[in-house]
Amino acid sequence: MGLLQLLKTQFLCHLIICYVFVLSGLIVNVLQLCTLPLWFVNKQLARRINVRLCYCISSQMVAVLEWWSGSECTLYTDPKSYPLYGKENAIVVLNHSFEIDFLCGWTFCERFGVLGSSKVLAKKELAYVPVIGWMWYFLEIVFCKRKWEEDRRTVAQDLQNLKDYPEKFWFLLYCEGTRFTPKKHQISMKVAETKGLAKLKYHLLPRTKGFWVTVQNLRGSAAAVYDSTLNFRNNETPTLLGILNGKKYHADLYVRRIPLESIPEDEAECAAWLHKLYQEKDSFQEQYAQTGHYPGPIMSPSRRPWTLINWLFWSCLLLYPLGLLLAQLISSGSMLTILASVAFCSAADLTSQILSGGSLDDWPD
Ligand SMILES: CC/C=C\C/C=C\C/C=C\C/C=C\C/C=C\C/C=C\CCC(=O)SCCNC(=O)CCNC(=O)[C@H](O)C(C)(C)COP(=O)(O)OP(=O)(O)OC[C@H]1O[C@@H](n2cnc3c(N)ncnc32)[C@H](O)[C@@H]1OP(=O)(O)O
Ligand SMILES: CCCCCCCCCCCCCCCC(=O)OC[C@@H](O)COP(=O)(O)O
Repeated sequence: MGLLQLLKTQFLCHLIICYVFVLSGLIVNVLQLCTLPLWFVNKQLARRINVRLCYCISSQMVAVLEWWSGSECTLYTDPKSYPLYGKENAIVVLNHSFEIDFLCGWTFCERFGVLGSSKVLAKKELAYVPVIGWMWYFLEIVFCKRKWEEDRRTVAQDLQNLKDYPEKFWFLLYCEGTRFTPKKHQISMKVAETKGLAKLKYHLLPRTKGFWVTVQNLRGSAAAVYDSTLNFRNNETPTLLGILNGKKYHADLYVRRIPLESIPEDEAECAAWLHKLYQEKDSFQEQYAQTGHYPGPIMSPSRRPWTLINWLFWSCLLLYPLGLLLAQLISSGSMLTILASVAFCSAADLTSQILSGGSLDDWPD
């Protein structure tokens, strides 16, 4: 292991990265709060400002993936569809099998210029996560309680609100509704069996209601569904902690652009269409498992410097006062200050372990 690689595994480095992320995130959250009065005067301007503020936060995580860990993301797609990515609103349907699949999604958002504005149908619990959840509130992220009776009205309304959104966005849908585990797979295949549906090997049975309500309410504002299938080379199961430790992964993403007009309007037909789509996605994963690549040519966009520039900006801004504070601490020798610093470091350590240890999925529903 080289010196730089060893440095990347050090807790102190992780502490510094998390300190910059959390503090800059909280500053951005406060700035977002300040845009509230503007909503009543000029809503579109307030939205545009929030898109840029959100970029400041999410691009830090993308920078850790792209520049710190040096991970690579390869895109397999049709060259005719490629020029449209980032130029139109789209609904992205992605498999949910990895802890960092959202981060790879964000990386493609960044490379196609829609990172600040992109959205997801997320579980309600995530709205309470400091920094990310609070940022999402101002980004008009659509939250669901995963109780259809309650969600059908709120999700439809929130999607309708996006009709006049002033920036291009991708709306991510994890139709499986939860991350793949062998146990969840077993249960969902029992449901497939009772419903007379074909079994899937690499996916959970998709939940169709969220997809149908999204397609119906974004008709006219989204142009297409981007059917996206993600996997990692060498059978890796990447984690956020791995990324933070500087481990390099290689993601492969296969994207098919499907015009929204070709998706049935009727709920039952739309559900059947989605089940068929997941059977196709399953066959792509099978091909990947057998051959190590997806169908279609490689059209990879390369990383841009903006995530690194944003990260360096916040690091310089926030590490300078931290350095001053530490110098003061050492020169003062006060017991109280030293104890407070140790408490701060322990809290930061705990936060970083919770956030990067993949335990977000285990938060109570
Ligand atoms: C060019 C590059 C292209 C792409 C780049 C890729 C991506 C970039 C894009 C954007 C990035 C933006 C942001 C990303 C950032 C972060 C994301 C992070 C986290 C978010 C993750 C989540 O929170 S996932 C969880 C929340 N989301 C969902 O659940 C969505 C899917 N769910 C639904 O759609 C549901 O239908 C629902 C939530 C709307 C309602 O749920 P509910 O349970 O109430 O109803 P259902 O209809 O689903 O359930 C009842 C029916 O389901 C049957 N059933 C029962 N058990 C099961 C089972 N185990 N599996 C399947 N089905 C089951 C049951 O029988 C009922 O069936 P009926 O026939 O009777 O209806
Ligand atoms: C810059 C470095 C930053 C360091 C670490 C910060 C970590 C912040 C991570 C916030 C990302 C939020 C996305 C969480 C993904 C997630 O939680 O998905 C939930 C789904 O699976 C479904 O969950 P469930 O069905 O309940 O198991």
